[in-house]
Amino acid sequence: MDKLRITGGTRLSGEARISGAKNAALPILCAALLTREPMTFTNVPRLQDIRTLLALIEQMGVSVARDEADGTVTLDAGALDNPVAPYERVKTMRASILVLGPLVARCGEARVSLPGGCAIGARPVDQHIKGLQAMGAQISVEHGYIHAASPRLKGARLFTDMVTVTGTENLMMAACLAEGETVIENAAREPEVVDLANCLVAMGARISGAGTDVIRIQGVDKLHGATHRIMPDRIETGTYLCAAAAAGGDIRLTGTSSAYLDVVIDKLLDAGCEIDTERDAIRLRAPGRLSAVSIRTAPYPAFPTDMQAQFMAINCVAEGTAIIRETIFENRFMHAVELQRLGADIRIDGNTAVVTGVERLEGATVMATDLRASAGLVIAALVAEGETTIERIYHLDRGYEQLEHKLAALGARVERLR
Ligand SMILES: CC(=O)N[C@H]1[C@@H](OP(=O)(O)OP(=O)(O)OC[C@H]2O[C@@H](n3ccc(=O)[nH]c3=O)[C@H](O)[C@@H]2O)O[C@H](CO)[C@@H](O)[C@@H]1O
Ligand SMILES: C=C(OP(=O)(O)O)C(=O)O
Repeated sequence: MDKLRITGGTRLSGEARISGAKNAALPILCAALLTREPMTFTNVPRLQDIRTLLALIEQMGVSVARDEADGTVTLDAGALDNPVAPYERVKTMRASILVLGPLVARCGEARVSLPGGCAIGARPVDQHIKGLQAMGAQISVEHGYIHAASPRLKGARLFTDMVTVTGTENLMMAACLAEGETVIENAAREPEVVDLANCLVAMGARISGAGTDVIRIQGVDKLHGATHRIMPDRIETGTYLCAAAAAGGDIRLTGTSSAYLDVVIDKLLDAGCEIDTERDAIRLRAPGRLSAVSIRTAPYPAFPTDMQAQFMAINCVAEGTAIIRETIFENRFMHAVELQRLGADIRIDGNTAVVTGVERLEGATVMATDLRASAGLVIAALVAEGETTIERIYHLDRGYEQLEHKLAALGARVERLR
């Protein structure tokens, strides 16, 4: 299993290019299942999660062509004949559930393994199922598989119990081919939902309200092929901003935008960073020492849970005490124990962490427990004195394209041990 060895204490400087967003690319690639015509996607990140999803849909009978060098993927679901997502593939990636809506809408049936619980929480998919049932799908869950069938879904008024990102995406995709109008209330407003809606509209879908909490979809008989460019990854962007904030330095991130990062940038300004935004680049200059910043995670446009671990890391070395509240996932503090191994002062009480900044962290061996927890450990390792070895970095490979190369280009001392 690969590990990452980081020698801390180097300031970061220079430029790094941000990749396409994992959490936009995953649903958008699934949208290709909704049409018989070829779809072309650009700016698709080279990530393990993307490879997993492409392998999953390829075994359904979809033809997959990929140019890893330029990030283009062409999918042709004209011959899709196996609307099944087997456990072996779903278990490594929860976002596989995003094939459910498109498959039942286009094929009239689907058999999709229930994604298991994962490190950050139980993450059930009851809202996805409830929404499809309200649209007329017959659904049973047997032997760990969701069986869904419906000759044609019917538009309906849907209301999810909580804001769910992939739930909104699944139901929005299904509704595109349903008969009549679907209204999704309490919809997720995440920018990735909007990017998906833009792709669906380019395919001929009739959607309004994406980006608000009420999305209306007028079903159409069929969708056609289109080309879509995946939006930049706002979480990858935020992660590099945090890395430079913590390690010190002056970096410029290109191929990205501050448009969806208001709350993250606001917190970094509060922490004492200087930030300049351009149309498609962001520059950050770190202060001598960061000030502690408290955060509370909540659905967009509030502070993203996918940036919580990175902010815990920067608070570990900031001046003062920060309160971190995690309101989305019930078990998303596993990085705290690992950060303590580096010398951090963190107290956990339920969904609240109290982080008091220390003057210095010290390198140690730590274990990555999930994707963003790993990112938090990388940030702490960049600051820690001496060497830190991060084990189980397959979590990082799920969501960060060429992490060690991008960090090395910014001057970090980092190497992958195979
Ligand atoms: C591929 C992708 O886009 N992943 C993101 C997506 O995950 P994902 O879409 O899985 O997360 P959700 O927005 O669905 O989860 C929000 C909360 O709702 C709960 N819930 C959700 C659905 C459901 O049917 N029942 C239920 O109880 C979840 O357990 C969680 O507590 O949004 C999360 C919250 O911003 C991010 O951390 C993930 O990076
Ligand atoms: C939790 C995440 O991803 P996923 O929903 O794919 O597990 C994430 O991107 O931080």
